[in-house]
Amino acid sequence: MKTSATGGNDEILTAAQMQALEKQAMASGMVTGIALMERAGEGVLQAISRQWPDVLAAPGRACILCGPGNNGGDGYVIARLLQGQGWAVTVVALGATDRLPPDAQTNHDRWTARGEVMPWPEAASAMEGADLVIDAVFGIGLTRPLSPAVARVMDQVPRKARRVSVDVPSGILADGQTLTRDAAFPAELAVTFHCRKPVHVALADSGMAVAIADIGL
Ligand SMILES: NC(=O)C1=CN([C@@H]2O[C@H](COP(=O)(O)OP(=O)(O)OC[C@H]3O[C@@H](n4cnc5c(N)ncnc54)[C@H](O)[C@@H]3O)[C@@H](O)[C@H]2O)[C@H](O)CC1
Ligand SMILES: [K+]
Repeated sequence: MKTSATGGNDEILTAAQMQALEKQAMASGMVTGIALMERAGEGVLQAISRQWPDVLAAPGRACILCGPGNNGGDGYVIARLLQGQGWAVTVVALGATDRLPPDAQTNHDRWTARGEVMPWPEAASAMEGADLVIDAVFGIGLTRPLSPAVARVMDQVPRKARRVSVDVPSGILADGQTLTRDAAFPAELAVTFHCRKPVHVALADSGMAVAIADIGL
């Protein structure tokens, strides 16, 4: 699985097109959602290593912010993978964690067999001292502006940590061409899947690093 600045894939798909592509791949039996999610989690870590070769070279402390959908599911995969590499991992969940989408629930449950999940109000303290903060709150399923409770945490992300967004920086619409960056996760790197969405072109133009992880679609 390759990750690179363009991932060798210069296509640009909207969120709806991406969701249709994923649905078609799963319906055809070519791949399962849980396999896609695992590849997504692996792809994020590979992209981090490409962007900052030293960051994952030795274990550190990571805080993973997990949302209520499959973007959060990717976050639970990343938590498990990082812990498996010796990292001290803290996971913070936004919303209930007993009615996630199936693939996210599976990965949540796999994580809770080996680690804690903190409630959202503890996000700021959970991020203190982290070397790496992963934003797995919202991806292409964001449909409305962040609530104040979520936006507040975006402002509290420690700027000395490496800051990585899964798929799309939470708070920014995947199809947005204009960046309303007021309340969004302060990502240094966004790792998207299969190909860029319209927002990634604007993010790259604004100076953010954007990587594409191939998830075999
Ligand atoms: N489909 C797959 O198998 C894969 C998906 N990938 C990852 O999944 C996300 C897309 O997941 P989805 O569940 O569709 O959406 P999100 O997780 O982005 O969030 C949706 C969730 O959040 C609610 N919501 C939307 N806006 C808000 C808001 N402002 N405040 C509160 N809640 C909000 C919405 O109702 C949903 O419940 C994609 O980005 C990938 O990261 C895998 O990577 C590949 C396989
Ligand atoms: K995200």
